[in-house]
Parts: sequence; C-alpha cells; structure tokens
Amino acid sequence: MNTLKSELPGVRLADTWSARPAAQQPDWPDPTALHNVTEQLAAHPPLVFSGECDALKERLAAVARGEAFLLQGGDCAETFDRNSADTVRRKLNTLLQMSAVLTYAASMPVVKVGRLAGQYAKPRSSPTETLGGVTLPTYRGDAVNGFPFTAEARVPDPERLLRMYQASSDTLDLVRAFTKGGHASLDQVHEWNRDFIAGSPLREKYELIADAIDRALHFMRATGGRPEHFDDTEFFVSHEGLLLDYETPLTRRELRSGRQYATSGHMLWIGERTRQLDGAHVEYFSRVDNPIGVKLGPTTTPETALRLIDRLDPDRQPGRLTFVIRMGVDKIRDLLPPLVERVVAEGAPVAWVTDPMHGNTMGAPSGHKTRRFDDILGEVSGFFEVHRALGTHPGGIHVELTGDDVTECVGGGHDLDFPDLPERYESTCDPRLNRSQSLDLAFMVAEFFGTERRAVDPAAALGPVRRIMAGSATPGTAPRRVAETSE
Ligand SMILES: O=C[C@H](O)[C@H](O)COP(=O)(O)O
Ligand SMILES: C=C(OP(=O)(O)O)C(=O)O
Ligand SMILES: [Mn+2]
Repeated sequence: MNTLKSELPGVRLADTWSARPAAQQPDWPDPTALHNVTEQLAAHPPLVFSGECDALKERLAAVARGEAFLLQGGDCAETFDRNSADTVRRKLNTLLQMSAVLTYAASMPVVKVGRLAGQYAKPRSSPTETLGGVTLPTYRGDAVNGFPFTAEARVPDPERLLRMYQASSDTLDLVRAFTKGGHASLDQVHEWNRDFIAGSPLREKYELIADAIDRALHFMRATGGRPEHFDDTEFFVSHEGLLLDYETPLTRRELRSGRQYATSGHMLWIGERTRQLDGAHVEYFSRVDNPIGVKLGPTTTPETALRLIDRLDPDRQPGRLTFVIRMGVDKIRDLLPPLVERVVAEGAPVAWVTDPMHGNTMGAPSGHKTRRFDDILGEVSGFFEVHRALGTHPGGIHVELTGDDVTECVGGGHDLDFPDLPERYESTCDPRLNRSQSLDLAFMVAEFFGTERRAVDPAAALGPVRRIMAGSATPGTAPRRVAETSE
C-alpha cells in the first residue's frame, strides 16, 4: 500500500487503489520521470476545495430527488493549445444559454457543470492506430501524448501531467472570473438566445419558447426578482478521473473533517471502459468524498449497477452518485427500464443523466468520426420517455459540445451534412455539437418538459426537425457505426 501526501502534517493517507489493475493507463517509459512529476503534483495546491464539492453534492441531491436538472457539457478532449480565454468564454456562454432555456422549460434549477478544466485524458478502443501502413500508439489526450501522427509525438510524457494541472488551473481561473465577475445577466443570456434564434431556420418554433421566457422575465422583474442573478451563477467543473498518476497526488484530506477529496475537479466520473468492480478506478472513487458519476453503456446489467452502488455509495447518500447512461438511440428504450427499476427497488438515491453522444458515434464517408443530431435528440427523447413511464426523474443531460462553429456532428437546425465535416473539424477525439447545434438541442429538449408523468411521443418531438431537415443524410446511405471495443 502506498501513502499519500496530506494537508495534515504527519497524517499519511492510505492509497488502496494502486495495487489493483487499472485499465487504460499510459505506458510511461521512464518511471523516474513519472515519480518526479507526481512528487511535484503532490506539492501543488488543490484546484478545487471541499466546500465547493459538498455544495455540488447538495445540488445533485436535488437532481436525485427530482427537484433540479443537470446540464453537464464541454469538449470530448480539451487540448493545451485550444484553451484560450475566448474558447472558454464561448463554451461557458453556450452552456449558460442552454441553461436559461432548460431552467424555464423544466421550471427547476439547472445545475451547471462543465466538462472542462481537467478533461485532458482519453480512454481508447484500441491501443494502436494504423495510417498508411504505419502503426503507432493511439493518442490518449494531451495529458499523455501528442495528437500528431508521429512516433515521437505518441510517446507518453509525464511532464504533460504538469501541463494538464497548469491548463486546468488557468481554465478554472477563467471560469471563476466569468461566472462570478458580472459577465452575463440573465437578460444578456436571453438576448444571445434571441440572436441565435434570429439566425436559425427553426426560428418560428423557438420563438414560442423565447417569448414565454420574455414574459417570465417581465413577471420576475415586476415581482422584485433579479434577472441579473446570472452575474453570480454557480458553475462547477468535471472530468473523467482516468489517470490515477494525476488524481492520486491531487487527492487531499480535508483538514476539518478528515474526509478525503479529489481536488482536481468538483465532480469526477468513471468511464465506461474503466468501471470494473475490482479495478483501481472503482476503488479510488470509493475513497474520495466528491460527487461522482459512472458511465453505463449497453452491456450494463442491473446486478452490475447495484454492485457499483454498493461499492461507491454504500451509505446511500443523495447527490453522491450519478449514473450517466450512454446506450445509443436504438437501445435506450429497452435497456434503461430494467436498470431504473432495480435501482429504484433498492431504494438507491442515484441521479439519472443521459449521455446521448457516446452510443451514437459513427464513421462518415470521409472517415471522420461523427454523430447525427437526430440520434442524439432521439436518445434524449428515449431517456425522457423511459423515466416518464416509470415515474422517475430524467435528471439531466451530459453532452460533448463547444461554443465554436465547428463541423463535427451532422444535422441540427442548419442541417450540416457529411461533405461539411472537413470544413472545420477540430476535435482530437469525439465529435462535438457546435454552438448552434447545442442550442438546438436545448430548445428541443425544452419541449420534452411539460409532459410530466406521461410518455413523450418521440415522433412528435422529432417531427419539426425531421421535416426541416428533410433531404439530409438518408437512411439508405447511413455509414456504419464505429464498433466499440474494449482494450
Ligand atoms: O470519448 C470517449 C472515448 O475516449 C472515445 O469515444 C474513444 O474513441 P475511439 O473509439 O476512437 O478510441
Ligand atoms: C470516454 C467517454 O465516454 P465513455 O466512457 O462513456 O465511453 C467520454 O465521456 O468522453
Ligand atoms: Mn468522448
């Protein structure tokens, strides 16, 4: 058993996870270089604080109780050279805009959590990648190796963990400044949404919601409310807790309570490829007090879900555990109900969230990884439908998005098509919704609310976009879905 640095002098923390098998870890070539880096990380200040993590846990407890909705989003993979102030601001603005629409539609608080300030490591389907007859290790995120397809770039370099810390710290500073520093009032955010609507082919449909929000803002002001409330909005950060060589030295004991926290982000989640019950990740997550998520893909059985709950939330603490469901549009309606039924029968207070991205990845004819907007919306629709039918709470959405006008997913109000993908494909891993597709999603998901406790009619929900996008990617020419395999 290794020991960890503690903020309490003389107190050594038990590392019970390093001895267990850890999937998807880099093959660092030089153990001494790695050791030097982890020692430095252990001496760095925490990026987030226990009180903030506890506050998020309380907000997520409200999600689990059906009293709040989670909006979690950001890049699949942040990169060191694309975390400029402008990029981060646009991402935040997009999330704030989505949140304004969803808050109105859900009539409940929206808990805002970025996939940012730490989303630098990627699990991969295959350890190698072959291009033009050359086989190299896969890119595993800027925290591990370089994206360029050269042997040199693909060598894992532990110094990158220090850059990840610095980049996360910089992003977090920006996030704190933007969300606490009078960056945007609710009126302002609503104005941005008005601008988006004005340029959208779906403007007539969206104006109904925007007009209703106008009236709500007037009512709010008339009754003494403060739409400038967004000046000081709560915003949290999250990432996949994949690299244990990064997370372990940033795990600290809270002085007052003696509780242990991952201090690299407010919320961390375990990915679909690293949720082995006996593995190092589940063990690590069981030892920190942060609110945590677990991705659940189509192979998840109800028994596995229950065993994960026993390992990760033995005290059945509301807000502690969020299940992020990523089944795929064709499977969600069949696979989610037995999971929800068993977990509810067990009395476990998990929050249920949909990730409609990772079960819907496919290859475009150009070779780009992409996702259809309709599939993404269709999976969210299925998620709502299942929860409405069971009387449980569809607690939120977890999406890969950016505030930039990239061309990575097809469909949406502007009807991007396969030939558009090369124009501005910037993701180093999975395809993200661009700004307007993200807002399309928010306005369309808004329609799923107000159908309290009855099944959503997915055909009706998809109808408008299907009609407007008629002529886009026809089923007969659908490219194959990228097979998901585990290492
Ligand atoms: O973001 C999730 C995974 O890291 C990603 O989907 C894996 O992609 P791959 O199948 O190309 O390895
Ligand atoms: C790796 C990811 O997803 P999953 O673990 O669900 O495949 C991700 O969220 O980028
Ligand atoms: Mn991804």
